[in-house]
Amino acid sequence: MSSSKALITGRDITKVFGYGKNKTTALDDVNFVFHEGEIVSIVGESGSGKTTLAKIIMGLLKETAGTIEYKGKPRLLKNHSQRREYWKDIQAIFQDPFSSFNMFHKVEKLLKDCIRLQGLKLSADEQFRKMQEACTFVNLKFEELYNKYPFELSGGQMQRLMIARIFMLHPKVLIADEPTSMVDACSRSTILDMLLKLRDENNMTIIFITHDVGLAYYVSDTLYIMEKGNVIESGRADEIILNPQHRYTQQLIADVPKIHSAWDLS
Ligand SMILES: Nc1ncnc2c1ncn2[C@@H]1O[C@H](COP(=O)(O)OP(=O)(O)OP(=O)(O)O)[C@@H](O)[C@H]1O
Repeated sequence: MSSSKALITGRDITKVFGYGKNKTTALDDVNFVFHEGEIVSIVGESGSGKTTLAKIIMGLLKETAGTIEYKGKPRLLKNHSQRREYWKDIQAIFQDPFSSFNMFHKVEKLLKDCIRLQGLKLSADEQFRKMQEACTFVNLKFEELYNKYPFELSGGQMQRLMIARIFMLHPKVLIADEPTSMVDACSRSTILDMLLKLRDENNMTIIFITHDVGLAYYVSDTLYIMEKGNVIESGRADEIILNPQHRYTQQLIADVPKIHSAWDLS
């Protein structure tokens, strides 16, 4: 992936929450380079700083120190139009789909908003076809869902709907924070395959946030392993999994249950 263009670069990103006794350093001088079309996983245990990093990349949280470059220039989010431009390119899907949708808007409105966000002027027929196509991509039937509110859908249907929105928006970067947490193993691999297909079709950069190193290995080109606010190891997924250098990474890999060996539950 290093041969493709650098898209987002983070230099010495630090994030401190609180003051004095209540101070938490969630990120401590974190560096990264994500390339066009690359699938990156940020892996670490709970509290290692993954979500904080994702929010800073999204521009939802301000870093305490450090700089982020987007397409080779410092990322500026000072005014409404700079934020609007950036958010056209970067989208996120979160672990909890319930918090991602406006529960008072029906499915049809949620999907129509994607058309509006792109500034497309389409006839009613064209809009219908676009929404139908996006739902078909994620194995949902628009005709059955358009009149429903998000809370009338199952968790898995909502997660699919989130991916349908990504299909319509064509972002350059997708941050996916545990996007398969609410679905069974079978739907999980379908959802991951959908995201991989989107990458192939749009050369999208995908940043997965996960504590599951097995999943990260399955989907990623590159891994960043985080522990206590630091990136302790990064590089090609296969190289890290086959030859982990850091003790913490070795432990994460050792903790992945092996289906054919006996589990010690004592
Ligand atoms: N708004 C906040 N105020 C204070 N501390 C925070 C805040 N957000 C996160 N933290 C702290 O920063 C550290 C990193 O949290 P973060 O949510 O980024 O970890 P994570 O790796 O995403 O964990 P998880 O996998 O459980 O979501 C934790 O110690 C957390 O308690």
